[in-house]
Amino acid sequence: MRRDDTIYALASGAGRAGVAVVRISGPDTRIALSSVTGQRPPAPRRAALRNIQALDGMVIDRGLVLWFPAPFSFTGEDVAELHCHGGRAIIEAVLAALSGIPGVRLAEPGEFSRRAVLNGKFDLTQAEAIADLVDAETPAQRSQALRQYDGTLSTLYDGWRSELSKALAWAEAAIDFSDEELPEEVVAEARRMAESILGEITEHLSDARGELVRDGLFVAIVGPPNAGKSSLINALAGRDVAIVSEKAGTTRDIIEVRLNLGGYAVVVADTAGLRAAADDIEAEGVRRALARAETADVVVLLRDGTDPDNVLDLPDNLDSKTVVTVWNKADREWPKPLEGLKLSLKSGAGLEDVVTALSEAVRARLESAEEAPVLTRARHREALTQAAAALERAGLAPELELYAEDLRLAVRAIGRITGRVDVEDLLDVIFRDFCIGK
Ligand SMILES: Nc1nc2c(ncn2[C@@H]2O[C@H](COP(=O)(O)OP(=O)(O)OP(=O)(O)O)[C@@H](O)[C@H]2O)c(=O)[nH]1
Ligand SMILES: [K+]
Ligand SMILES: [Mg+2]
Repeated sequence: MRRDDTIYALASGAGRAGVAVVRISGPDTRIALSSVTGQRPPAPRRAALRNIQALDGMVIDRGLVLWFPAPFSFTGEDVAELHCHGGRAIIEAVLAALSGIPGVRLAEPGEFSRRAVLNGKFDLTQAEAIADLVDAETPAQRSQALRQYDGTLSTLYDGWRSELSKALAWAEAAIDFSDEELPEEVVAEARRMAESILGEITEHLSDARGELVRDGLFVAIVGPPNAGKSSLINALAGRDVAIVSEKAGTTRDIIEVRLNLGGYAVVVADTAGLRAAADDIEAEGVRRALARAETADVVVLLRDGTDPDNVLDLPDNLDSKTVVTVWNKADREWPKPLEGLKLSLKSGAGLEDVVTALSEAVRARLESAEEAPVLTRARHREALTQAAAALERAGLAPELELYAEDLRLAVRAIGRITGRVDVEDLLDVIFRDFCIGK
């Protein structure tokens, strides 16, 4: 991948649309723009209506053209945008025209954002936020990604990094100069600072809400056989994802559906009914059901109101998570009055209340994720875990040289998150998940 090439790509979605945006970036953008319009570029950052033409002069379309001379552009390079009509033949002809210009080639996935990072337009956490913004399926994901794009994580991580760099500088000064020249308090202050940042990082690491918002929270539906668990997942999904039958023990495998629940992304799982299994396959299903209940963030305990004494063998750790108990089959006669949410999946009565209760449970799990900057990705978690380990070692290191070395490792680990170090190595990993045109 050469950095001095001029690149182009369709920046809008593939397929028929009212408008398609083709983005061009790099040193030959001005030439490319003139070639496909037959005119000089318009005034910077002003839309101008132009013919868009093939290299032989044949008019392809008429559309808006924008010219962003470096450095005031998305990538920091010369950039142009062609807004043409979003027809397949038009897009193909425009892309073909651009590919015919020497030094101009189709962009690799994520290459525009990659150049923006290399040109200091934003850091890696912000580049990741662009990918998250494009992928956001729920309002919570969108607003979390937008906060990250605004630099909340950059500020937090860069802050820690610069404080630790300061502590490191003091420790190094104390090593270089003999004790008479540098007061004892300087080292003590450096140690205090590192310790307090270790505390902040540990707290940040213990909060998984950001990752839950981004990746989705796990909801498990568990209960006795025939309680209506598969009927419930079908009702929540609005389609037949699981087999429903009057035969107890129908569901064996875990069946998952991704849903937007009250604005949050969740993965709902239907599971096998909990009972002493009739055969090996059902026993495996029950084992999987219990394992899922154990790892889920929210558990829906679906029970049969016509058979309320059907006792469940539930995992022990359920009291540590949010459990929503729902009594199903309210359309039939129940042997005794029951406390809790009542539902009839046959008539649909009570379903809305169940959805509300579930949304509330999910929101409660993620509450206040809005305010504090939260950890959003495994990549950040890994680097911060390394930083925390290094700081812990530093705290125990009696010798100043060892102490400084661990601080240096912590600084580097945090720097990798925003891209202050080892940038080139990291870029491949991060931008390979991007699509072309971003
Ligand atoms: N009367 C009545 N029947 C229901 C209701 N909900 C589900 N059923 C019936 O109960 C039976 C079992 O429903 P399923 O959804 O398969 O139950 P399940 O909990 O997934 O069962 P297993 O997978 O075998 O554990 C089916 O015959 C459903 O039609 C309800 O609200 N009222
Ligand atoms: K069943
Ligand atoms: Mg089932």
